[in-house]
Amino acid sequence: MDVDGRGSAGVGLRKGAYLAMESYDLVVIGGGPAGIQGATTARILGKTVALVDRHHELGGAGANTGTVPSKTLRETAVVLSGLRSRDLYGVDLSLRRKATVADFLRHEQHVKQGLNARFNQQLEACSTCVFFGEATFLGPHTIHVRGRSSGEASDAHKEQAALDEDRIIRGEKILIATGSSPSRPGIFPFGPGVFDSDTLLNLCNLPETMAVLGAGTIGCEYACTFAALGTKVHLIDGRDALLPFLDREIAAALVAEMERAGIVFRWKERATSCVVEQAPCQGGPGRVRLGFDSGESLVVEEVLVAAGRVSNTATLKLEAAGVKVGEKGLIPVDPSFRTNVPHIYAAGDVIGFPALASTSIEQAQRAVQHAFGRSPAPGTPELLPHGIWTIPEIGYVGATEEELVKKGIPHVVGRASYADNPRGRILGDLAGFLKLLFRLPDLELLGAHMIGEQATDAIHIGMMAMFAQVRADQFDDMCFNLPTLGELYKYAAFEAILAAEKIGVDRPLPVAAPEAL
Ligand SMILES: Cc1cc2nc3c(=O)[nH]c(=O)nc-3n(C[C@H](O)[C@H](O)[C@H](O)COP(=O)(O)OP(=O)(O)OC[C@H]3O[C@@H](n4cnc5c(N)ncnc54)[C@H](O)[C@@H]3O)c2cc1C
Ligand SMILES: NC(=O)c1ccc[n+]([C@@H]2O[C@H](COP(=O)([O-])OP(=O)(O)OC[C@H]3O[C@@H](n4cnc5c(N)ncnc54)[C@H](O)[C@@H]3O)[C@@H](O)[C@H]2O)c1
Repeated sequence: MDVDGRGSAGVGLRKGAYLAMESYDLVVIGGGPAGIQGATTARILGKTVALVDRHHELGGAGANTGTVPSKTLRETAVVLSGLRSRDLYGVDLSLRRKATVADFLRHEQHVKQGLNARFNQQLEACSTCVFFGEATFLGPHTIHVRGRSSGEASDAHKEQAALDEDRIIRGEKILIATGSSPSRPGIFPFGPGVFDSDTLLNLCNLPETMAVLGAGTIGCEYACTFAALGTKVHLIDGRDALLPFLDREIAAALVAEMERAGIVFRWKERATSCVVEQAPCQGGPGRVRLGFDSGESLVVEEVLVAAGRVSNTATLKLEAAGVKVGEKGLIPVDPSFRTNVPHIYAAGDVIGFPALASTSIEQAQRAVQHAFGRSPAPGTPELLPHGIWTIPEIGYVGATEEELVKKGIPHVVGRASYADNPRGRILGDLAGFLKLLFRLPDLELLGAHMIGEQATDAIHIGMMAMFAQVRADQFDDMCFNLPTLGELYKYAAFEAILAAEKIGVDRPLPVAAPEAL
């Protein structure tokens, strides 16, 4: 269908203009990072696109409840607590004034509003029709959008709801990008005092004590954020190791820093009961009692449950389209992100691991390119950087030392600490370090792991070096800006070269440097 065929009566979010327009080259279900990218990619390819989301704020978990809010709250906590300045001037500026929940949430709300507006503009600028409502399949090409005017609209949304009518739309191709939601184990009475990562933003006060159930990425990041604000945090997990996918040396350093921040770990504990004895903000702080399988109990003001996520597929009626669903509601896809129904694609959290905003965007772009006959490289790149916004933050790419040992790959390790690096000292981070793993005997970089300020950014040097199959001696031969954290790569590489020499492996012959322009 010709985009221009819609006329110039209005494009983008002015929904009334599109009632007659019911068939599209692509229908995208879900307006999170994957859906927005998928819609934009299709429009760049000149296709007509409708995007459906059940929330009026576009951006999904990426912008509204997950990636950006959690990182904004972390940044706010670091600033409000004075943590970043603690080692800078020899003066502890921490918690000079007790932060209120309004202080804590203000920046997050601004950032979110800015992003929501940007997404609307982005889709409007590329003439994507956006429909707000719950999408369900009626058949392999047809989708019912249940507008909010179907009876659920709150007063606040009445005007908008009048525009959100029920409609049926047809997609020649369809991209499912409905994301994931927090898993809600039945024992938890979610509401005031008991939150998940979606409802946490409804906090009415900053608790003195908090239990975080689940020491996965979400649990660890929020435990650090609240600990920075002065909350006494208990981090509880049924397992006995923190973030088992991390290089163990980095994980141990993180545990030490989290304990230093006052976080109490409770390993191998599973909650068996949770009772709200006093809801917070009803005449005082909350009082929630947790019972564990060990027989112990714990009373805290508030509980955050971060016990994993489930795919948003339960209400899609995928059976009407013939799309198969796997474990935990995940949609299986091929390397081009096609489901078992060839014209229906799926990308982002709804297909599972790695379930990151960054990878969701890449997947959706590849899926849509494939759908319209472009031939992108299939699959997600194997070399994925990971960032974890604990305090301190962690960045890593490639193999851990444990993986190399397990696979029997001979290697040497080089480390460089922030304390020995001028930029590290300027930042006041004396505990951070970079750990590089080089294969023997050729000294090619196989893994980079970093903990400390700005580690999630600085790890991209390691990623590009791994992509270009860079060796330790090449890091050593290059000139790095000073003072920077990038320089850590040079010193870690140098340490690895020395370690290799000690066991009789010579420094490789230099590679000719590229000529300067
Ligand atoms: C607390 C937290 C912190 C995170 N931090 C990071 C991070 O630092 N870095 C990172 O890369 N990733 C992070 N993530 C993960 C990241 O948020 C997700 O991987 C990403 O948002 C997935 O994008 P998506 O488009 O697949 O799905 P989502 O962002 O979940 O968007 C799905 C959209 O689909 C809509 N939808 C669902 N079902 C329907 C339906 N039936 N009809 C209509 N609309 C529907 C939803 O309303 C939603 O807008 C974090 C997640 C959380 C929860
Ligand atoms: N920086 C990032 O990239 C980032 C940050 C936050 C979230 N995310 C996304 O969110 C996902 C992580 O979500 P998550 O942390 O909720 O899940 P998770 O599965 O990573 O961790 C859940 C933890 O809860 C524990 N657990 C579950 N049930 C329990 C119980 N009854 N008692 C005790 N412990 C229990 C598990 O052992 C596990 O350690 C990631 O996969 C990623 O997609 C990414």
